[in-house]
Amino acid sequence: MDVMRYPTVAQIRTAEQDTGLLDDGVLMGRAARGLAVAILAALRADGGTYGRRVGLVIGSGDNGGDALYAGAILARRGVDVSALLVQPERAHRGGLAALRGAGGRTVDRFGVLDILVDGVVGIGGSGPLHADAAAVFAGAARNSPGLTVVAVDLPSGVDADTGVVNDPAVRADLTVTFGVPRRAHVLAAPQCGRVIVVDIGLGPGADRDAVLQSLSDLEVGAAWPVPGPADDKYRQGVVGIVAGSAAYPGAALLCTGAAVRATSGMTRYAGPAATAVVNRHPEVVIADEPAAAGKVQAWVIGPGIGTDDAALRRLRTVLAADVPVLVDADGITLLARHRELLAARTAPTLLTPHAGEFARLTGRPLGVDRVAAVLGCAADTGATVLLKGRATLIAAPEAGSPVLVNEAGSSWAATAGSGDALSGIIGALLATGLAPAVAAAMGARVHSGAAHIAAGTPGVPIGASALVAAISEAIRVLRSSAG
Ligand SMILES: NC(=O)C1=CN([C@@H]2O[C@H](COP(=O)(O)OP(=O)(O)OC[C@H]3O[C@@H](n4cnc5c(N)ncnc54)[C@H](O)[C@@H]3O)[C@@H](O)[C@H]2O)[C@@H](O)CC1
Ligand SMILES: [K+]
Repeated sequence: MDVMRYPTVAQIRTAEQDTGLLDDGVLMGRAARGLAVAILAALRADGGTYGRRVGLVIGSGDNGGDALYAGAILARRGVDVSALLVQPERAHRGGLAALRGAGGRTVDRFGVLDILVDGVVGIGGSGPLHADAAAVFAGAARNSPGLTVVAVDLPSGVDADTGVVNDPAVRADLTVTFGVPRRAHVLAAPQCGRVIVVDIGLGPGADRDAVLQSLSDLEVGAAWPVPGPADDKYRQGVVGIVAGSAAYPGAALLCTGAAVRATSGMTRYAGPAATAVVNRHPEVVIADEPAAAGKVQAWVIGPGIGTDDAALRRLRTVLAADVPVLVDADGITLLARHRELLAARTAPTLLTPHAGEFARLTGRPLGVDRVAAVLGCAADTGATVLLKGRATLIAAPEAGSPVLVNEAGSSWAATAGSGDALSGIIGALLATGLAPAVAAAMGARVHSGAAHIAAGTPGVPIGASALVAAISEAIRVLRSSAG
C-alpha cells in the first residue's frame, strides 16, 4: 500500500467536477451503490439482509441523496427501509422518489432498527449537528440497543477539513466515503469508526495535491534501519540523550530504553541520571555532560530535564552541535524563552510539543485547524514540528512539504512517560540519517504500535515501561508487513 492522501473539501469538489459526471447524477449513483453494498455486507455479517430494519436520517443536501438512493437499492433487496426527513421540503427529490418507488417509506419516528444511516450532512456541512437531528439519533439509540450507525461520507457534525468534532455530532461505527478519504477520517478517526472508501471513478490524480498524508505500515517497515554486512555500532548512527535528572531519572530511563530498542546503533546518555541509566541499560555509554559525551549523529534533549540554568546550559551545548537535534518537553519550554537558539542552528531541528507546549512555543492557543497550526509553526521556527495527539501531525519547514499524520489507532499511549519514549525512538532514527519528518512519522507509528501491543486485546491500561518493552515487537510487526 502506498502513501495515503487526505485532500481538502475544495480539492475533492474540483476532482468531482473534473469527471464531468456530476450533473447527470452518475457519481451519486455510484456513491449510492457503494453505500448500499457496504450496508448489505454489514447486515450479512450480522445475520442476513431480508426483513432487516434500516433507518435513514436525511438532511437537505446530496449527502441525503446518497442515503435515499442507497435505501432504494436496499428496499429492492427486501430490507425494511424507513427514512426520517429532517427538513422534508428540502430532501433530495430524485432520491426520495426512488426510495418510495422501491417500497421504502418515510416516518416521523423510527421503530426498532438494526442499522441507522446518517445522511444529514457530508462535505457540505458546517458546525454542529442541528438539535432536531441530534434528538433523532439519541432516540434511535435508546430504542435500539446495539444499533449500528453508518455515516454517509462522514459523521454529521464533524468538520471535514479540520476534523473538529462539534457538539453534538454523530458517532459512527462505519463510515462509507467516496473516491478519496477526507481529512476528518484520520483527524477524527474515533468518531468515524471503520472507514470504507468506495471507488466512484474520480481517477488516480484526485488526491495528488493533498497536503495531509500518512505513511503506510509497509513503507515504515521497509524503511526501518537495520544493520548491513559492513555496519558496526558507529556506522548505524549514534544518538545522544539528555533527559531526566538525578532526582527524577524516569524520563532518562524511558527515553534511553526506547532509543536502545529502536535501532542497532549506539546510544549515549549525558546528564545527571547517568548512573541510573547504565544500571538499567548496560549497553548505554554515559557521560555527565553533553560536552563530554563523545561523537553523536543526533541529539535528543528535553524530557524531564527541568528548566533551570543547568538544563539551559545543556540545551545550548546540544543546539550548538552541527547534527540533528530533537527538542522535547522542558527543552521546548526553554526554547520558547530563548528563540535565538533556534535561529543559530546549522543542522535540522525537530520539535515535539504537545498542545500545551505548542501554545507556549507559538505564543497562542492551538486553535481548531491543527494542520494549519503545525505548518505555521514549522515555517515560523524553521524546525520540523511534531504535534502530539491521537492524530500526531508532522510538518517540515520547507514550503510545499506534506503534513504527515499518524493516527494512533488507540489511546493507550496517553500515559505518563509515553512522550519520553517517543523522543528516544525518533532520536535513534534521526541518528541513522533519516530526514526529520520521516524519522518522526516512523517513530510515531512504532510508538502507537507498541502501545497497542502492550495494551493487548481487549486493551488494558499500560505504563510507559510496558510501551518501551513492546517497541521491538512493534518494529517486528511493521517489518513483517513489508515482507
Ligand atoms: N459532489 C459530488 O460529486 C458527490 C457528492 N456526493 C455526496 O454529496 C455530499 C455533498 O453534498 P452537498 O454539497 O449537497 O452538501 P451536504 O449534503 O453535505 O450538506 C449541505 C446541506 O446541509 C445543510 N447544512 C449545513 N450544515 C448543516 C448542519 N450542521 N446541520 C444540518 N444541516 C446542515 C446545508 O444548508 C445544505 O443544505 C457529499 O458529502 C456526498 O455525500 C456523492 O453523491 C458523490 C458525488
Ligand atoms: K453524514
